[in-house]
Amino acid sequence: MSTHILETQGLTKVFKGFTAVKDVNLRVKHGTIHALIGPNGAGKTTVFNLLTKFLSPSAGNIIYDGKDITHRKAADIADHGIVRSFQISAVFPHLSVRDNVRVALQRRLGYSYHFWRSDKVLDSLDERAMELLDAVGLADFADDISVELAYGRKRALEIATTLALDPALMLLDEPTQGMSVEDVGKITALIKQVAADRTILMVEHNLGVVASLADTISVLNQGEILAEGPYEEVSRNKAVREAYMGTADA
Ligand SMILES: Nc1ncnc2c1ncn2[C@@H]1O[C@H](COP(=O)(O)OP(=O)(O)OP(=O)(O)O)[C@@H](O)[C@H]1O
Repeated sequence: MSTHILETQGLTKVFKGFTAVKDVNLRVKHGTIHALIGPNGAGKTTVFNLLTKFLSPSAGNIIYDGKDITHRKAADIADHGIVRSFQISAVFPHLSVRDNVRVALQRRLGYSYHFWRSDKVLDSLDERAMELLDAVGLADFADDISVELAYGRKRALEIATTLALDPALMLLDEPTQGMSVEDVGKITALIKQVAADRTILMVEHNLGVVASLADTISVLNQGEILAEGPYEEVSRNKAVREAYMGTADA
């Protein structure tokens, strides 16, 4: 097994002459929490879209677990253990909390298109669904309709449906965005907990969250990696402070 679960080599994306991601060499170590930060428009979402195949790179390679996956299709990527939360695992708003997790579990088992088929099959997944809901603090809300959950709980449910796919590499897209201070604390603790046996790559604007969670931080600015390392190191970096125009002082 290589030290890095994910590596990009010279990853580049050009949109009609505009280079949004330029020669990015990202190295994400197995079993770590790695954060991708940077000012608005730095290229973070584009990097995520390249990693999950929503976009094709203009140049460069993506290596996952030692294999070149640059030309794999989006659906393939999830089967190989890379799951992006809040997208592939989107929650069905009118299903109950428990049913959402059951559908995700079935997807993992490969018969997602037959989920209406038999109550017995559904029941067999119940135990695992409840374990996952318990893990994200939603056991008491299992029978609630998902759309009616409070915002922080919806995001916890999204994490549960992502975990149901048992990803080796979990990509989290701004997991605390729009949350109350209390929910930010809860989601931070939850991410720490689920990171125990997997690797997490996250885009996150909240530097407090990044500081408390990330083992390694890559700072993107104008499509390029400006600095990389642990929070203490990166937050002292002059170029990083300048790129954030003071917000890195926070
Ligand atoms: N499909 C596209 N066509 C043209 N330009 C694009 C496209 N997608 C992104 N861009 C440009 O690429 C740059 C990087 O955008 P991206 O969304 O990756 O940044 P970001 O770091 O995720 O920003 P934010 O923090 O605001 O979400 C921006 O200047 C954006 O306008």
